[in-house]
This record gives sequence, C-alpha cells and structure tokens, in this order.
Amino acid sequence: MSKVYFSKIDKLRDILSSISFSRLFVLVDDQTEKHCYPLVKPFLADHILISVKSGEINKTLASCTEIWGQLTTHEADRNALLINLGGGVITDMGGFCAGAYKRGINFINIPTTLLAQVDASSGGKTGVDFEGFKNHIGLFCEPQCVLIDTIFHRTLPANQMRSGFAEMLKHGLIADAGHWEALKSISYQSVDLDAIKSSVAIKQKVTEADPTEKGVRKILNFGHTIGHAFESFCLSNDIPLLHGEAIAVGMIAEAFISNSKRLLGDQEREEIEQYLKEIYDLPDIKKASYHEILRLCKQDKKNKNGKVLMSLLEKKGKATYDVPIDDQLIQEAISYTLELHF
Ligand SMILES: NC(=O)c1ccc[n+]([C@@H]2O[C@H](COP(=O)([O-])OP(=O)(O)OC[C@H]3O[C@@H](n4cnc5c(N)ncnc54)[C@H](O)[C@@H]3O)[C@@H](O)[C@H]2O)c1
Ligand SMILES: O=C(O)C(=O)C[C@@H](O)[C@H](O)[C@H](O)COP(=O)(O)O
Ligand SMILES: [Zn+2]
Repeated sequence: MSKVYFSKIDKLRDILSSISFSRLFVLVDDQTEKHCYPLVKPFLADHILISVKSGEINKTLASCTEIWGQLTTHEADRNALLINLGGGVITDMGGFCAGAYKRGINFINIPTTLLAQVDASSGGKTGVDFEGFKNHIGLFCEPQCVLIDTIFHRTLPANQMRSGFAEMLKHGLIADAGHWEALKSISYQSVDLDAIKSSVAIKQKVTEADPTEKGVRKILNFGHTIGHAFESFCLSNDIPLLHGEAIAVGMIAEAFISNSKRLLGDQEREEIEQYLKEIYDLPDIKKASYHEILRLCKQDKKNKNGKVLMSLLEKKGKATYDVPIDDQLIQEAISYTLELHF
C-alpha cells in the first residue's frame, strides 16, 4: 500500500531526493497549472510539464494519447517518474497513463481537491471514461506515495469542497458511524486535517484488505451504481453535476434500496436522506428516461452475468455488498429520488 504523507508541500523535496528516477514529469490540468503548480514548483527538481484540459469531459483516451505523446517526445524511459498534480481526474488519468506507459513507470499523487485527497489519490484505482461509461478502461496501479497538503483548498471553489465531502460521508456510512456523526457536526467548508485523516484511514483499511475489489472493497462503491449512472447521464447531456454530488444523490437512492431490502431501518434511512438533501441538489433530470439510467447501471463493474449487484447499508457505519437487485426496484429507487424536492 502506498505511503500517504500528511505534510506541507515542501516535503516533496525530501521525497524526490529519496527516489531514483531518470527524468521527472509533472501532469497538471489548466486549473491546477494556474493555482497549484506555482506552490509546488519551488520543490521540484528539473522537470517537464504536461498540461491537459480540465474536467471530467476530458478524462478520456484522447487525453491519455496526449500524455503518452508528451512522454514519448521527451524520451521518458521506464525509470521516469510522473507527478500527478490535480484532482481525481488527474490522479485517475495520470495513474492510468503511468501504469500503461512502457508497461509501467512510477508515479506520485499530489491531490489538490478535497475529493482526491480523501478518496481518489489512494487505493490504486486508475482509469478513464469510455463511450459514456465511468472509469470503463483502467488499471489497479498504486502510486509510489501520496502527499496531502490542505494549502490547495485555498483556491478550491466551494462546490468542489462539497463534492469531496460526499465521499467522506460515504466513508462514515459504510464503515464508521462516529465519522458520519463528526462530519454532520461541521460544514463542508470547515473540513480540517483530522477529518481528512479519518477518511483516508477508512479508505486505506478497506483497500488494504482487498486491493483489487474481489470482495469487501466493493463497500467503497456504495452510492456509485446509481450515482455513476446519474453522473454519466449528466455528462452526456451537458448538465453540470460533480462526481461527489452524483454520489450523494446515489446514496439517497441506494439507502432507499437498502431499506426496501429490509437491511437498513426506516429511521436511519430517513436521517441519511434528510441530511444529504439539505446539502446537495439534484439538477432537473426528470426527463432522464428510466431505461437510460438502467442501461448505465447495467455496465457497473460490480455486476455479474447481467445482474446488478449493489453495495448497500445495513446500518450507519456498516455496509454489505453483492446484493442482487431487480430492475423493478432500481426503477422505484430512481423514480423516488427524482421526485424528491431538493
Ligand atoms: N480512483 C478513485 O478511487 C476515485 C475515487 C473518487 C473519485 N474518483 C474520480 O475522481 C474524479 C473527480 O475528482 P475531482 O472531484 O477532484 O475533480 P477534478 O479533478 O475534475 O477537479 C475539479 C476541478 O477543480 C480544479 N482544481 C483542482 N484543484 C484545484 C485547486 N486546488 N484550486 C482550484 N481549482 C482546482 C480542477 O482543475 C477541476 O476543474 C472523477 O472522475 C471520479 O470518478 C476516483
Ligand atoms: O476506491 C474504490 O474502490 C471506490 O469505489 C471509490 C469510489 O469513490 C470511486 O469513485 C471509484 O473510482 C469508483 O470506481 P468504479 O470501479 O465504480 O469505477
Ligand atoms: Zn466516488
């Protein structure tokens, strides 16, 4: 498992001097080039900067081709090192590019969004979207290490903090009711390093137990079967919806299913829905056809033999996985969620 440093960014100088590499590359997007790269540059050795367009819409094989092209033009060999400086799009895509380039070069993640700090930068899931499906092409591939500094929050828009907060809430719901309660008592704008550390500890404990998602790691996917379907639908229809926002809505829908399957009690389902609804909005996607959302759910990576298998809640702080769900119940959950007044 990769070491996670919770440290000021100047730690990078020590990290780099402890790793041997032939040439250093730094991957950014247009926003992290502007806001984050100036904070990191003083601690970098000689390097080549690779900049791609920002946003989920650019988490594609076409962007990977650009990145691999730059690595090739600058004659990166197998001993090259890539630093991914950005949010989850950059750590997912940069990790995938590093994992596949010449069958694998080392990479370091410096996550610059709350979401990437608490979730995307560790655990080794990397990849890109393909034909409208989330993370459809990818690899399990661990970074050499992860460096988390909250200095990057200074320039992060509030809606991005709120998006990252959803994955923290998910960590509480699936594994630690105390974390859920603690988060409920603060605002997403005042997340501190202790809360981040607690979330990362949950993610690390689960991924260490099952690095390639054969079993228990699937609990980290709570909210994602339906959440990813909403996210993909919005992406294809040019409707703004961030990953964490989609997962918050997906958690409401999947808490509804958990309750319908008699796993989660009424009171806890109600509490989860009320709290998430207070913070998050669902854009008006009532015109989303149920069939389109179901088609997207059918491509979820946890499914087997055409059957949708979900990760669900048994109570706050405890989740289960591989629960088969009929199309009819998915339809009910989608209709229920779309009818809610956010
Ligand atoms: N691999 C995993 O385990 C995992 C876990 C969760 C999410 N993800 C993936 O992560 C992605 C979402 O990540 P995200 O929410 O970080 O989105 P993102 O990478 O698109 O970043 C959000 C926006 O903020 C900008 N930005 C980043 N840091 C900034 C800063 N410090 N100041 C100002 N602007 C900044 C980015 O340029 C981008 O425009 C999704 O693709 C999701 O599927 C992966
Ligand atoms: O680390 C995991 O495992 C997760 O499922 C974390 C999720 O928050 C994350 O969005 C992940 O990228 C989803 O993976 P996918 O396998 O559903 O594409
Ligand atoms: Zn997620």
